Amino acid sequence: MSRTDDAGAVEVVVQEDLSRDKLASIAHHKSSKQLGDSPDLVVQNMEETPVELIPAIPEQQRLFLEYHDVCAWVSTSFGPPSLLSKATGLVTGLFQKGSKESKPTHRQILYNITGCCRPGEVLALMGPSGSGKTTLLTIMGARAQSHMRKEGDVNFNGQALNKRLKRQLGFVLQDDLLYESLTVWETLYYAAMLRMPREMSTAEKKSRVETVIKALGIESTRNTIIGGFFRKGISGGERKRVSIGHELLINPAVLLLDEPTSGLDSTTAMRLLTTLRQLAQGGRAIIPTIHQPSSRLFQQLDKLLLLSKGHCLYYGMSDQVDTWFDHLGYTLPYKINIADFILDLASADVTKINRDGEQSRQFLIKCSEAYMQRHPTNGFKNVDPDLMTLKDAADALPIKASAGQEPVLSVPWGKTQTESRRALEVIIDNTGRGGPASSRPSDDGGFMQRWLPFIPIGQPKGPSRWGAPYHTQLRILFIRSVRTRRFESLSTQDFAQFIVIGLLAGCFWYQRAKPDTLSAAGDTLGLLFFQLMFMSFRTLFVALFTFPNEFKMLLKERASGMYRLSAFYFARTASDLPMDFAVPTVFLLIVYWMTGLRPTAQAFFENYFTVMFLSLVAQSFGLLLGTILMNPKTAQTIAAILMLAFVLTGGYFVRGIPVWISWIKYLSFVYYGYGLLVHIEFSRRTLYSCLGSTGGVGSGAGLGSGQLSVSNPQTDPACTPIASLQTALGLQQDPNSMHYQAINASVLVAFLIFLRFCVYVALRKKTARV
Ligand SMILES: Nc1ncnc2c1ncn2[C@@H]1O[C@H](COP(=O)(O)OP(=O)(O)OP(=O)(O)O)[C@@H](O)[C@H]1O
Repeated sequence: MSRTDDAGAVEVVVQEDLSRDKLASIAHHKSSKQLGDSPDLVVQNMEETPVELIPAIPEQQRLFLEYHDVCAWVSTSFGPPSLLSKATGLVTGLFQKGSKESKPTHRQILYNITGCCRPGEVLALMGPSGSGKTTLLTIMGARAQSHMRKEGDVNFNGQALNKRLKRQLGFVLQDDLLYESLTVWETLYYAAMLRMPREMSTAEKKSRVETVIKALGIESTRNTIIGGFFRKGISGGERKRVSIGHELLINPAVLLLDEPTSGLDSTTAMRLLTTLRQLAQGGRAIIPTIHQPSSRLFQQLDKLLLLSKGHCLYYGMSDQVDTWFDHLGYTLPYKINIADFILDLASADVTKINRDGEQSRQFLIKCSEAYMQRHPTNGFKNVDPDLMTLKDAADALPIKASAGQEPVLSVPWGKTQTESRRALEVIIDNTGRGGPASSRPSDDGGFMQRWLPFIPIGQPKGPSRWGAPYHTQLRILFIRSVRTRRFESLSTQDFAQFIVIGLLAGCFWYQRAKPDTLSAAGDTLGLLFFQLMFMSFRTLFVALFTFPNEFKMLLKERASGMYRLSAFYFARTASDLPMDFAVPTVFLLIVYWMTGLRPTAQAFFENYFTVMFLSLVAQSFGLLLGTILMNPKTAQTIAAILMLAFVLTGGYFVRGIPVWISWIKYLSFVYYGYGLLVHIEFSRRTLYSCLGSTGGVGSGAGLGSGQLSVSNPQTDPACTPIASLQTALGLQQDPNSMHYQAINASVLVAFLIFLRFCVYVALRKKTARV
C-alpha cells in the first residue's frame, strides 16, 4: 500500500504483499524508485500532482526544438562593449592593434553545440558551474545578453523564433522575478489576464489560474504574498512553482528552465522534476539546466547534454551516459552517483593511468564532438560500432599537456564554423565515415516529415501577437502596479513623514502669510519656495528608482510578449498619480491653512494644483534620469547637481545671477513654478511697508528679518502701500503680469510632455533587444 501524508512528504512504504513483478512495474514508473537491493522498499517520491488538468498540447501545436552549431563569445573587457571597442573590433577583427602579442578581445564560451528536444522529452543541460548551461538556454530562448556574440541556429519546427512562436515558449529564470507585494493568486491572475488569448473569457482565464495553482500544489499559499528580503512570503520551492506556473498559464509547447531545482531540498526538487516530467508527457519539450542532481532526480531525465567549459562532453539518452563513458574507458565506480561522476569528468577531476584530469576531459570532448558529427540530432542512444572506431581515432590524436590549458578545439571568434569542423573531420576521416551534416540522413525519427505539414509557416492570419487587447493591458497593468505598491506609498511612514513636516512648517510659518506687510511677504516667499522644493525633491528622488527597480521584470515580461511597452509605461506612470496625490494632499492642507496663505478657494486650488503639477514635472526628470542611467546611485548624484542648479537659479536664493550663466534658469522648472506660486499668492494684492521694518529690497531671506507687529497695515499710519511688488520683493517676474503666468504655465506643460516623451523613448531604447 502506498500513501503520502498531507504535507506531501516522502514516505517509505513497505509493500508486504506485492510480488516482485508488481514491484518491478511500480519501480518502472519514473516517479518511484526501488530502494537499493531490497525489493520491498519503494520510495513514493511524489503525490500525483494533477498536472494533467492542464490541457495537453494539441499535436499540431507541438514544437520540435533543434539547435545547430551554437557558439558564443563574451568580451574579455569589463562590461558591455563601448562604441570605441566596437569600432576597434571591426577594424582588427579579434585582436587589438598595437600589442606585441595580440590579445584576444573575446572569450569563447560555447563551442558548436548541436542537438534537439522533441515534444514529450525532458532534455537536461548539465555541467559544472561556468560550463555554459545558462548561456545555451538563453540562446535557445532568444534571451541572451545583447552584447554577446553568437553563431549557430536555433529552430522551432524548422523556423527561427519569431514573436508569435515566442508566445508558445515559457522561460523560467534562475532568480524568480516576481512582484513581492502580490499574492500568489494575484501574480498568476494578472499574468493570465495579460498573456492568455483575448478570445478566452475572464472566467476561463480564472479557471486556468486555478488549474495551474492546483497542478503545482500551491493551493495553501494562494493568498500569501510572494515576499522578499524584508517581508517574508512563500518559500523558495513555492516561489519556483509560481514562476513555473507563470509560464504554464500560456500552456507553452516548449518550457526552458534555468536551474529550477537550485536551492531546493532533494525532496522538493524531486517533486518539481516529476511535475516537469508529467508536463512533458503532455506534448511539451522541457529543457531545464541542472546543477547537481541526485541519482533519483537524474532518473527523471530523458536526454542529457553535458557541458564542460562550453564543449559538449556527452549528448544522448540520460540512461546511456554510463555506457558511453564506460566504452571510452571511464567506468562509473561502484556506489558513486552517476551525476557526480559525470560532473567530475566535466570538471577534469577524473584521472586515468595514462591521462590526467584535463587530458581525460579533452579526450572525452574529442570523442563526443566526433560522434556528434555523425548523430547530431539524437546523440548517443546505445553502443554502436562508430563509438569504438571514434574512440580509437581520438586516442591516436595528440592531446595537449595537462590542466590549465586552453580547451582543445578552442577556435577564435569568426573561425569556428570552418576550423572547428576541420578539427573534428580529422577524426571523422580517420574512421572513414561521416560527411557534411546536410548530406546525412536525418536521425530525428522522421519527426519533421510527420509534423512539417502542420507547421503554421506563412499562415496569413493567426492569433494576435498580444494576449490582451490594449485597453485591457492598460487596465490590468494599472491595477497591478497600484497593488504592487500597496505596502510602499500608503504606508504609515509616508503619512507620518508628510504630517510631521507639514506640522513643523505650519508652526514655523504660523499665520505668517496673513499680514499684508512687506516683512511678512518676505517670509511667505520662503514658505512658497519650501513648499515647491519639498514636494519636487521628494518625487524626483523617488522616481529615480521607478524603472531601474522594475527593469528586470520589464525585460522578462516583454521578452515573453506580455504587453506593449507603451501600455506598461502609461499604466505605470498613471498608477503613481493616486498615490502621489493622496499623501501630499495632507501636507498641503496642513501647511496652507496653518500658515495663513491667501484664504480663498480659488487661491487654494491654484496653489494645490501648481504644486502637484510641479511634482509631476520633477517626477519626469527623475524618471528620465533613472531610465537613462538605470543605476539609481549615479542617477542620485546627477539629480542632486541638477536640482541644485535649478534651485539656485529658481529666483529665490540668488537674484543677480551673472548674465553668462543666467540662461540656466530657463531650463529650471523651479523658476517657472516659483513664478506661478508667487503670482497666485500676491497678484492684485497691496502690500505695505511699515516703519521699523528692516524689510525691503534685497534677498528673500532678508525680507522677513525685521518683524514689526502691525494689527492692520491698511489703517496704521506707520505703513505705506508699496507701488511695485516686483521691485519691493526683488522678484524676477512681475506677479501681476498675466503674460508671465501664461508663459510659466505653458512652459511647464511643455516640459511635462517633452520629458514624458523622452522617458518613453529612453525606455524603448533600453528594452530594444527584447
Ligand atoms: N556577460 C558575460 N561577460 C563575461 N563572461 C560571461 C558573461 N556571461 C557569461 N560569461 C561566462 O561564460 C561562462 C558560462 O557562463 P554560464 O552562466 O552560461 O555558466 P553556467 O554553466 O550556467 O554556470 P552556473 O551553473 O554557475 O550558473 C562563464 O565562464 C561565465 O563567466
